Amino acid sequence: MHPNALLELCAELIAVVNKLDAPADSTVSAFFRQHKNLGQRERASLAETVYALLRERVKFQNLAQSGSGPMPRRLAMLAWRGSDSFLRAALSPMEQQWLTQVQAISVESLAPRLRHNLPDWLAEPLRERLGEEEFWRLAAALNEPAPLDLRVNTLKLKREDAQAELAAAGIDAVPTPYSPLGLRIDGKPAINKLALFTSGGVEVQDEGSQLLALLLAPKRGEMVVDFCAGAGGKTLALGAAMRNTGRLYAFDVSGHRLDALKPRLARSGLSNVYPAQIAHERDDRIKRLAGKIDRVLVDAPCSGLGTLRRNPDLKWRQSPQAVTELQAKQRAILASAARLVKPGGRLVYATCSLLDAENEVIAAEFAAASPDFVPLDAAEALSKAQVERSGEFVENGALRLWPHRNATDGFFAAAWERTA
Ligand SMILES: C[S@@+](CC[C@H](N)C(=O)[O-])C[C@H]1O[C@@H](n2cnc3c(N)ncnc32)[C@H](O)[C@@H]1O
Repeated sequence: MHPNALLELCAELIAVVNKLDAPADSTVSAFFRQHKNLGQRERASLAETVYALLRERVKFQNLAQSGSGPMPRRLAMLAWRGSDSFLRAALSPMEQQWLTQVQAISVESLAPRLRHNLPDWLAEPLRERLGEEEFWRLAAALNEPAPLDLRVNTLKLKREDAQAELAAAGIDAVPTPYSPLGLRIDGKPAINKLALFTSGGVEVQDEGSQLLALLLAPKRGEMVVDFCAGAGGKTLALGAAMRNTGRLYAFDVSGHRLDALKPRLARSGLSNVYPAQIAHERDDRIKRLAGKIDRVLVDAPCSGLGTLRRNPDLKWRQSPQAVTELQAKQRAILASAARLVKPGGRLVYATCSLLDAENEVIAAEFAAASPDFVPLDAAEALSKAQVERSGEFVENGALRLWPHRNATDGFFAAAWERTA
């Protein structure tokens, strides 16, 4: 495609994504479905440019003020992540000159907001929690793309065998530092065509998510509930940990998300999973299972701010009001899910949020209202599950993973045992 035609398409896509009224990944996919003629490289240039813009949106929008012509085109020029010579071939002499001038501006000279690219309502609590120096390390890590983590399905093969199969396909993978089930790949090779993937030998799953399933640590033959199973990333890890025995209920209010679990279940070889759509957290199905379940995972709906490396649009699409609404849901879901746990059973509350408000605050409220649940030390529980170096991410007994500290998405998890 002619460079200017591609730049114009990029501007068109930016104009839609930048309205922030839908998740960026679905807007980008829909755009590609409408433009079937785009090649692989062209798609990659457009997608990476859009994500670069979303990561540093404050900076780019500020720098773009000085130019002329339509704003989406200026943003496309500034955030462009395809080849530089290709971009230059699309520009008028005036645009060339403007871009050179703007690119010469030193980032250090810019105001803090233009360097961290976080909304104030989010930057403030993070800065307060981490301190100035660490806050900047987090901000930098959030603006880096995430690596590709895989979880090996140990029902099918060992981690070292999966690593060898990847190597044979020319893909370098290294064991993840904490999860005994994980492999990490730099870049984004297409793994979904490999027999290793299509036969259910590996699933794409951030190391942090793997650790949540390891913290629940379900055993052979147990009754287990994944209360907010969604498309089942953690369900699959739990089912494999149970060695395909016992009964694992995968509940969610979204039938659409549970549908996405089905092909993954088919690949995984699991037959101990029972997906069920529930109307809400007090559904009759939940009432019938009260006090009968060995282990319950609440992977609660949350702001998702721990996944900003993958979903940078969330920092612009979330708001303090949304977080307050999510807290109400988190409280209600945790309280209902806790009723399922039998005496001696384990409950895990988890989110992929960075905010105390959705994490420690919810866990502390639950603990205060639930004297029959005693906190479990996550470091101890994880070391029993063969997780190494958990001291690097357990704070006050709870799991707290950060992109800049642990190279995972941001996660929180607290665990309790029911005494009576
Ligand atoms: C963080 S996502 C789950 C991700 C999933 N566990 C995974 O590993 O792929 C939270 C899920 O909670 C579901 N949810 C929202 N409200 C719920 C409720 N009241 N009861 C059960 N699930 C709910 C959402 O539909 C969403 O799929």
